[in-house]
Amino acid sequence: MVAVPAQRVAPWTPRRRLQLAGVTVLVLALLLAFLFVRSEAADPEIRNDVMLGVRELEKLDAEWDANILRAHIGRAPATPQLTTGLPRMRALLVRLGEAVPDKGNPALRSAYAQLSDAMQRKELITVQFARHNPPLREALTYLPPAVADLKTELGGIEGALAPARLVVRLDASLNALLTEILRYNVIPSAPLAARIDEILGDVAAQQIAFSPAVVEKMDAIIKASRVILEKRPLENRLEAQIAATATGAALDRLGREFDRSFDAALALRERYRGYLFAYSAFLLLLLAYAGMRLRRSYRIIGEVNHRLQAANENLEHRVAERTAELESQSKQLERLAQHDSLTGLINYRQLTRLLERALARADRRDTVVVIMFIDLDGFKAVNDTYGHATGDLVLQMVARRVQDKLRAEDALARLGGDEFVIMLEEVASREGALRVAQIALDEIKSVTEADGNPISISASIGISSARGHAGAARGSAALLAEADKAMYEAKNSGKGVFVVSPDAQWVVPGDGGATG
Ligand SMILES: Nc1nc2c(ncn2[C@@H]2O[C@H](COP(=O)(O)OP(=O)(O)OP(=O)(O)O)[C@@H](O)[C@H]2O)c(=O)[nH]1
Repeated sequence: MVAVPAQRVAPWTPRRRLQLAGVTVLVLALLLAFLFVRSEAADPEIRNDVMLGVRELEKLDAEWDANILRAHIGRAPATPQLTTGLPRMRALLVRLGEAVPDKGNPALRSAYAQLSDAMQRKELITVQFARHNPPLREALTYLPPAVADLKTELGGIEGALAPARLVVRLDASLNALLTEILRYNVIPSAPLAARIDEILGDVAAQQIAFSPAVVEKMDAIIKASRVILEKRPLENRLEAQIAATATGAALDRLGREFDRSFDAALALRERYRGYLFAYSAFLLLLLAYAGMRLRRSYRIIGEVNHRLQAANENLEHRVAERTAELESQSKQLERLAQHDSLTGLINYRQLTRLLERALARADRRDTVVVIMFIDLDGFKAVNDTYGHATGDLVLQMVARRVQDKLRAEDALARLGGDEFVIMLEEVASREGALRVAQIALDEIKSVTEADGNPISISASIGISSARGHAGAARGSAALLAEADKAMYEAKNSGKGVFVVSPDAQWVVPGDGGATG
């Protein structure tokens, strides 16, 4: 089996996270905008406008019907009014058509198409009706008085001149004509038309017996009757066709469909409002969650910062402690390097350093530096008799007692064993230096007891000194060596004394210059 290498999934880098967050926010915002637009209220003005249009169209249509009815019954001003409302009705129809949505709602579109079609048909038929109605109205209004007029004439001279049989017959024909025309005007029918036609033929056949004036009236009556015969059924048919257009019903249907359409839009808007509300609540929750996450992140960052700060402070504290410790150790090392651990006095190294500086000062100021080399006498016996510890104690007592007698600017060093060195600066005179040597001898001798043991020690001191530039030129080592040599002389001369080196240099009183 061949092992398929695991596909590496790209890690969620901060950049990718940012991109994803950006896309998410964009999608959320677009969805919010979509729901907001869909939940926008349909403009109530449009609905009002449309419904007012429908109402006005209904009113104009009713007026139209009323005018047709007026024309039917022969009211004179009705005929021109049959078409005066048409431009306004056409304009209203166009406006309603604009309010019908292009997409969706087939029922509304079909209702509008039905109305538009009905209105067109009604308009066409009404135009025809308006053309045929006036001659019929004229004939109907003309005929009854014309017949009455002719009948009156027949009762006068015309009737007397014509044969009585024909006059009676014409009168009867005219009576029949009026009756049948009246019936025909109510319900026109083919048998009735044939009968009227027969009467008219009879009237025409009798014209020969009458004067031209009567004949003319008879012609006019025949003509008017024929107009009624022709136009009455035609007008009735046109009226039936107008009624069949059913514009009222179409308008009623369109009104209902518009209502239904607006109600549906309203319901849809309400539904989207619900979605918008729920979505807003979801966004709020999302926002609250993001806020919580952010707060948590800030808290964690704060805690980490706090810990880091504490760790830093701790580190700083430890560093400060360690530094102080190191400084103290360094000082201790420095002190150890410069001091004798048993007596706390400066050691040989530090002494030579101080001596170098003192010689440099003496060189500048032309003063005297004195070195006294001290070696204890009888110290070995202390060690041998009472032990090393007592010997140490004696060495410490010697150091303390001699040190106490010196000035602050003087120095006392222990070179090792039972050897000490005193360094005096700016010594005014040889006598002063010797006095110090004597004090040192006395102080050392004064150590007579240690650890409850009787002690008997003294010291041999060799003294050397250097003055000014010449002395400084000899150097510290030479000065120490001279003092050491003088100390040996003091030992050799019986101990417990001091010996001054022959090379020592002093200030001669009154001279301010050198000498030995
Ligand atoms: N207790 C103690 N003894 C020391 C120390 N350093 C050296 N010694 C001893 O000091 C003694 C010094 O010897 P010496 O100077 O010959 O003894 P001394 O009896 O003074 O003899 P002279 O100098 O000839 O008078 C030796 O016994 C050393 O062992 C120390 O630090 N402590």
